[in-house]
Amino acid sequence: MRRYGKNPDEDDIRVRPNPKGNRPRTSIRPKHEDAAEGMVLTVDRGRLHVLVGDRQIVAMKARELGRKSAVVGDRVAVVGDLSGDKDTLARIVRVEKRASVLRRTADDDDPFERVVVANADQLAIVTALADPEPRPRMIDRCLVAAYDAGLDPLLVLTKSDLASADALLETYSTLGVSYVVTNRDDFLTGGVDQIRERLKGRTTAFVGHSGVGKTTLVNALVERQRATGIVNAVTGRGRHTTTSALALPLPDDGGTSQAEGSGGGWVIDTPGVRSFGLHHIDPSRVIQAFPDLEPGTEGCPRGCSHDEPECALDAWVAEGHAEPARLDSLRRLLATRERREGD
Ligand SMILES: Nc1nc2c(ncn2[C@@H]2O[C@H](COP(=O)(O)OP(=O)(O)OP(=O)(O)O)[C@@H](O)[C@H]2O)c(=O)[nH]1
Ligand SMILES: [Zn+2]
Repeated sequence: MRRYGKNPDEDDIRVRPNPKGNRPRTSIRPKHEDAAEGMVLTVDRGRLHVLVGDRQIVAMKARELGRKSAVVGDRVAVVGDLSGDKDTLARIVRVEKRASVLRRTADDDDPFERVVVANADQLAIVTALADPEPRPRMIDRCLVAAYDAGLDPLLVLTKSDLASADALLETYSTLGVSYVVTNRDDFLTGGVDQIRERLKGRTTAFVGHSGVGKTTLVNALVERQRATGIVNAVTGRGRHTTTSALALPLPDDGGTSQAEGSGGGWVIDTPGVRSFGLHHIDPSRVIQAFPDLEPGTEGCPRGCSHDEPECALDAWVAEGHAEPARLDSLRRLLATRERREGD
């Protein structure tokens, strides 16, 4: 980092001899009108793998981006060698505005948050019904992270051949969370269609603890892509051992041209993201996922935790505007911001 000087951002303005005047070079730099648009598929040892059209290229961040990062799911503008040939390196000169960011902190006490995935619109929370036992608090924490980021949560309950989903589904029925239940036979018969239906045309980030069957599921979903070689440059040689997320295109209805724009949707696998630190969570954003309760917070004191005697939500529910169970669920979710042993 030293070679960038004390403040890496200062490096953006480089003054160079210029025959037409003496203005800083940055102001006359072409605006990269010829740049190609792409999407970041994964990051591998500091190199970004970007899908441009149906070609996967390797790129690095241009200096002019300064500290701004590009993460998986980002739409970026790239210049330079876009051939995708071995040992070529393009440059990312722009990161487009993100529709969403999924962040995580390593821990609640850790003030450093990292953007894990950009532009996802759904969060698949993969939980086994047994082996390993489901952990509702972990699910709750993932739900809070999804609501905070503005993503629709999707509960994916695996291994229903080992245990019933009824109890968990009962717990989450109040929240109205979408869900799918899968079992071993789904994979044997290739029948992952019910989940495919939920993923169609969407960008879904998958999270889950080790052993819940996330890899089995993701592999079944993107099987055809591996066969056609789209993502092989990164994944095919078993090289993808980093903790970076990995975006995989889903086939569209015709089963062809799965890469370009991926009308079929995207699966974003997030190895190493098992749960979320909720350090950065803003309760008011979580409450937006409860449109029946949100108007009731108008009478709350400023900065209300919504779990204190002055909270206006108790009266709101007592007046019959919303179900008591909904308020209980909201409070349960907000309470998960306090990390406990075993989270
Ligand atoms: N009984 C049963 N076992 C399953 C099912 N899905 C996956 N498994 C098994 O569960 C184990 C863990 O599956 P993985 O797909 O590796 O789980 P993972 O969540 O990716 O775990 P890591 O690879 O450790 O991150 C494997 O032995 C799978 O064969 C299922 O629906 N039913
Ligand atoms: Zn309140």
